[in-house]
Amino acid sequence: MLYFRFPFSEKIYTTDENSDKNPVSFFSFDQSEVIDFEGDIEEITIEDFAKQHYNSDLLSSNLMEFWEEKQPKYQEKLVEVIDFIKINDLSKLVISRRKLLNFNGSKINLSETFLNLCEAYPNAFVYFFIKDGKCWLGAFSEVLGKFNKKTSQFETMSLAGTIPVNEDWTSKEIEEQQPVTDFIHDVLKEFSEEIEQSETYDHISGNIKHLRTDFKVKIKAENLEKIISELHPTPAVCGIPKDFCKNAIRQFEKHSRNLYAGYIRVETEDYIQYFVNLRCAEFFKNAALIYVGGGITADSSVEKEWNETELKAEAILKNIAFT
Ligand SMILES: C=C(O[C@@H]1C=C(C(=O)O)C=C[C@H]1O)C(=O)O
Repeated sequence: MLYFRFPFSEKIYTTDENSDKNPVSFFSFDQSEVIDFEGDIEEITIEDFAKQHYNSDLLSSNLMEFWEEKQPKYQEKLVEVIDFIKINDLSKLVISRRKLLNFNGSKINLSETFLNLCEAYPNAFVYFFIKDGKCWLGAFSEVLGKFNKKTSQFETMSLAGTIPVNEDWTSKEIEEQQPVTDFIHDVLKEFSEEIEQSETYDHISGNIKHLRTDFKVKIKAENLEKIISELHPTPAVCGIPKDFCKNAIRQFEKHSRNLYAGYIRVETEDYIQYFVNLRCAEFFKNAALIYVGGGITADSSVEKEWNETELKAEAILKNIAFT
């Protein structure tokens, strides 16, 4: 089963599993895994949703012998990553880790956690699914693509750079977001002669903010999936050159990213939307793994990068409802 809520909406939707249509699909970061949800999208009232009482003890698998990357080890690795960035003259490389939340014998109310996330992040795409023994929840507002089927308008955004909401931008964040903007612009110009690009502005997400630039273009419907496959993974979650950075990520991260930093495709009557799957966690019977990362540059401070991942983990952690 799957439940989700669109940005700036109050409505919760599910898929009825009554046909072989796939209106919602989750793509893993490396695109080796796709999880499809079948049927038609239908609305469910908050009351009906809340009655379902999904708790973590319903989940079938336990997380076994998990080795968590703690602050000293993570920072040591980031020192190596910064050297690698300098040697290879990269503008940025996005590195992630998994933060462990051990339930210590308690249970999590997953339904309430989903509702808490909906309330805390009105601008986010929020989801919760349990399928084939897997359970994921996530809430974030980064859009990889929004295609209007009637007008063929395609929108996307460059979102990167992270600081606490009450701090001021430095050149580090500005230089971290610019390659994302340039990359997106370069991809879009292959598909459209006219690119509408906004000013760069603040995008607030809970306790932190990011730099954001919006893009609008007219495209041919038949190019949509090609554009998405060229955009993903953008340097907001990977780096450039794309394939070189994907390999570097595989080398530095000892875990699989699974669905983290992948994307979610949602098709409705009027739109096909693609949401970047960040601020997300995989839930087990006894624990959860929260996936968090950040763009590393030659100017990164390893301690600040650690703190950034801690702040990003808070997005999920502070909305978890214990029973
Ligand atoms: C990689 C993540 O977030 C992405 C990376 C950001 C950054 O490096 O500053 C900011 C927003 C997201 O595009 C994450 O949340 O794990």
